[in-house]
Amino acid sequence: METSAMASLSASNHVARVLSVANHVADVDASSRIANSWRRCLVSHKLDPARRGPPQTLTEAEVRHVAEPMEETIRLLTPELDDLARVLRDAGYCVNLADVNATMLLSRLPGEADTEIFLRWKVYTGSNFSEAFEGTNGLGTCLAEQKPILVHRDEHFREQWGIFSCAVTPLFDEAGRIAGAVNITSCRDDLSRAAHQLALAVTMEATRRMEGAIFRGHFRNAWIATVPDNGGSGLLAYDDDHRIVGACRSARALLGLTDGLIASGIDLSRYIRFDHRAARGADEIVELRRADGRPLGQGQIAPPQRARPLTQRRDAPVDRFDALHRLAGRDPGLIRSVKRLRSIGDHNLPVLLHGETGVGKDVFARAIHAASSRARNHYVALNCAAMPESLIDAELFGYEAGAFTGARRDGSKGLIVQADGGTLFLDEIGDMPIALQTRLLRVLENREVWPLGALKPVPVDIRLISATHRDLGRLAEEGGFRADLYFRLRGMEVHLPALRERADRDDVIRQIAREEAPNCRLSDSAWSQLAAYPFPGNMRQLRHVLRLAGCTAENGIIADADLDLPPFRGRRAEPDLAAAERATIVDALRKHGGRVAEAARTLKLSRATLYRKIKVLKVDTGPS
Ligand SMILES: Nc1ncnc2c1ncn2[C@@H]1O[C@H](COP(=O)(O)OP(=O)(O)OP(=O)(O)O)[C@@H](O)[C@H]1O
Repeated sequence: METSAMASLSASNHVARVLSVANHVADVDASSRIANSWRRCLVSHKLDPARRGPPQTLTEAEVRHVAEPMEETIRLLTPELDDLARVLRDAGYCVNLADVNATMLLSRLPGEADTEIFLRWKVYTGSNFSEAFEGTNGLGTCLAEQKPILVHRDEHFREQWGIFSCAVTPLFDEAGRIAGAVNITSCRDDLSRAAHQLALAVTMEATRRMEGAIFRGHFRNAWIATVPDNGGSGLLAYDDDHRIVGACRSARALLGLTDGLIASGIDLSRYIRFDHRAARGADEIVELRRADGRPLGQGQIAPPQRARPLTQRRDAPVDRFDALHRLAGRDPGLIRSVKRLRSIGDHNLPVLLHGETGVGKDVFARAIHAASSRARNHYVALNCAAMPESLIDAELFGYEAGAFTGARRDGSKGLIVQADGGTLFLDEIGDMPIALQTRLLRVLENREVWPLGALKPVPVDIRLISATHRDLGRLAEEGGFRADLYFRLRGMEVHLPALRERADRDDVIRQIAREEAPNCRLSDSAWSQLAAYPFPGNMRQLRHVLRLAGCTAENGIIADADLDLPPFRGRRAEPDLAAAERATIVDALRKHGGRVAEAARTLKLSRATLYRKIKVLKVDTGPS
């Protein structure tokens, strides 16, 4: 038989086998994971095993853009990746690091003899091997299942990838979140499955060391305890006050730690105990015990990589930017914004936050304050939409004793002076009356404030962070906002995406579920409902929905019926947004028998904000 005819016969055999296994007709020679993946490719991704063609490949500039959020991770793990490539080079392996979407970000090709074939098939930096495009393959399937996997030759879904064998391990970041995968691929046809299995074990070990490097790099200013765990080890980071500030994936699983517990600064002794005096030197070995005294084995304690002891306040995070990084999660746009904020450093640049209601503008502003050298001074917030014009004036600029009828006898300093040395946060700045905009502009330009009735100005040094849900640029163009103030406010503009727009929205849902309903798990269909709902009220609404679900769930399982998701049509349509917000408020008022103060507490709004929203949205507060 001609070679090409033999090739096409073997191709059609492969396709027939994939189809029969995927369609449950036969189950020969395919591990259940491979068979399940073939089914996913056929049923969910609607792929054709016979289709040929190269993978989708990004340009160099696109790779740089995609790799940007992982820059620090890549820097920390490159030495280990290079070592792995050296060890596997003679066996003809190409070694790659990919991001969570299965795009190769870093490739180490083997010797010349094998390299040509990788180049021909575009198995290199920039190529995407997600299961949804390329079918069952090491990278895509490992990331789909978040488990190490070996995909040997004809176990690939698409016949054309049958010349390769890949072994891939997921890579988890310092918070136990999936960050990408480490892939090794060989095109040698004399490579046995057993030899390949061995190479997978080597890769898993190297990936564990990479995760260790990422963890140690991230928590370089904390103490790090290595805790024995089923032949492996888990890592825990804690501060000088013995409060846990981080835990890797296996330490979380071993000790039952969650993001919420870690964020609350829980004490190390609630999980492990050891003699802290014996652990003051570098990499000391200590005997570890659980909180109830049961032995845990030997652990190792590494001190912080800093020149002198921490002199931080009890409530200060190890890295000043930790809170901002946590808020940014894995959303590339937010990660870029936090990076820019880091590069601005302590320059007193005003920041304008833009985003829908409930996306976390206030929380983000507080985190910017905490990350600045002003953190020890006041953070003062004012919601401009929640106050009548006359009160904003007095609240912001202050007044002298007896400046007007009804003024306090000893006058008022005003919020701007209170924020001296710290940060002033002006929420809903778009609602600030024009006359006050002029006064605010003068404060920013002259760095002094004239309280009402004062004879001389008071010098002030504030950092201004303002926030709005409106398009302030357009408002300024249309004359509804002073253009000069607008440009003054937006030293740097940060867009906080709506929850439905966040690239890491599933992570956010999981994290908030852990915090709001810590003893519950979501049923599959409840999860699907949450994942599909557009959340017009964003983080705030998600928190309330999950808090309520945590209370009504039976047997620790949140079912569909526990999710209070009012119908919401349209994505950004303002009237629908208002309708959904209105529904949330009506609901909260109903639950609290119309008591505004209690409803405001549940909705995490100030009473004034809730009153304003009730007025604007025309909510009926009368007896129902
Ligand atoms: N990244 C986040 N992860 C988890 N929860 C968050 C996050 N950001 C905000 N939240 C929660 O969402 C709620 C609303 O946050 P915040 O008040 O800062 O929103 P906002 O944008 O200022 O809202 P509004 O515009 O209505 O004043 C708070 O309960 C906050 O804890």
